[in-house]
Amino acid sequence: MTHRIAILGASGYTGAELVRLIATHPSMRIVALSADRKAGMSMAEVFPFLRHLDLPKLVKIDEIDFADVDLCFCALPHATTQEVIAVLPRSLRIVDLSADFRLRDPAEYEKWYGQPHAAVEIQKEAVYGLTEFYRDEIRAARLVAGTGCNAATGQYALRPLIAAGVIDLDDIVIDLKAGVSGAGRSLKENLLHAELSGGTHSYSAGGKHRHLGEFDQEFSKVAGRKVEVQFTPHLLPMNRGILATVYVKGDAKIVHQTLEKAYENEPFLQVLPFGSLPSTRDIAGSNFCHLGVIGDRKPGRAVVVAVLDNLTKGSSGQAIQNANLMLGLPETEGLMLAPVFP
Ligand SMILES: NC(=O)C1=CN([C@@H]2O[C@H](COP(=O)(O)OP(=O)(O)OC[C@H]3O[C@@H](n4cnc5c(N)ncnc54)[C@H](OP(=O)(O)O)[C@@H]3O)[C@@H](O)[C@H]2O)C=CC1
Ligand SMILES: CC(=O)N[C@@H](CCC(=O)OP(=O)(O)O)C(=O)O
Repeated sequence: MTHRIAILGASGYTGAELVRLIATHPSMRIVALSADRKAGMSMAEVFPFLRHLDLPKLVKIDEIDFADVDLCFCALPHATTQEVIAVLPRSLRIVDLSADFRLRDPAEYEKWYGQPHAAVEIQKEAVYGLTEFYRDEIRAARLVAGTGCNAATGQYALRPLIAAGVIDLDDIVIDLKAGVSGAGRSLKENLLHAELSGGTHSYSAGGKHRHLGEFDQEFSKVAGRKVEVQFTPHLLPMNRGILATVYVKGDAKIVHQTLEKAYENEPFLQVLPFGSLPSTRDIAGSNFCHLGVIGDRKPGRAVVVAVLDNLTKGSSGQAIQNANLMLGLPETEGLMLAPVFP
């Protein structure tokens, strides 16, 4: 059976990545694609790399007949998303990639996103989209809220360690490097080549990054008590990829064993041998997350490094993995693409 798919925000980076992946998915067929300023254009005009595909034209959202859609991916900016989803048919299955439905507590949403949530009732039914930890809920969900890409990377490194009680919960530092596609396609001054290439800088430092809302929510839930990590992201002059270096207090060998055990049956989460650390070069364009652990010269301290591609495992690949579960398909269907190397 082929499922009919709509993608809202198809002219953005995650929208294009959804199209790239779904184009070879055996059980999904794209029937509608939306854009805002680029409505009326073809995908080939917006993205020449997709010109070999026979795709519907980009239209405004209100031109889509959702009666002909089985599942909708929503790849729109924050805030816009909650307005759009509020007027879609209540029966439509949705995988949202934005931040609008990730935080359970509306007060936390307001704290991190600076405005009250406008669709609190819908937020209540959303399931957090970190697939490996929410499978059963995702299978039964109508609305799945994809995670932040930085938030996914940090959680893959830490969730099993917090759950197993093998690290000090009050001494966790996430130092993260992110590629520029994570910021989306719209023009921003600090993303101009002249201001980005040849250098790197931190942003949202000092406990201000919005993904701390997700870390707080999820880590505290796993630990059964409040957990607050230190987190500083940095923007790197690369297109895709995230690398998180996570500093923890705990026995490095036990940390490694705990991750290996937790992920031994996870097709997309690959734990490297003890002492090997991963590179963003090995996961580009794929739905894999690689993790490595090494000890420190200071006894009792360990370093965990996690890498993933923000546009695949960090957003669009994760979204398809979740959609597969919602549609009763094999979880890995359409997603076992090898990374692009070099
Ligand atoms: N980039 C990433 O790595 C990740 C992104 N996300 C989230 O996914 C969502 C999409 O991100 P990304 O693809 O990077 O964003 P882009 O900025 O690249 O694309 C945004 C898309 O939304 C459309 N759009 C913008 N404003 C409106 C509007 N008012 N009404 C209807 N459509 C609109 C744009 O259309 P047009 O081009 O015509 O203006 C475009 O198709 C965001 O919420 C983002 O935070 C989540 C995880 C990772
Ligand atoms: C490089 C960069 O700017 N990355 C974005 C994260 C992208 C992401 O995960 O998206 P959401 O905005 O949906 O949370 C950031 O750090 O804000």
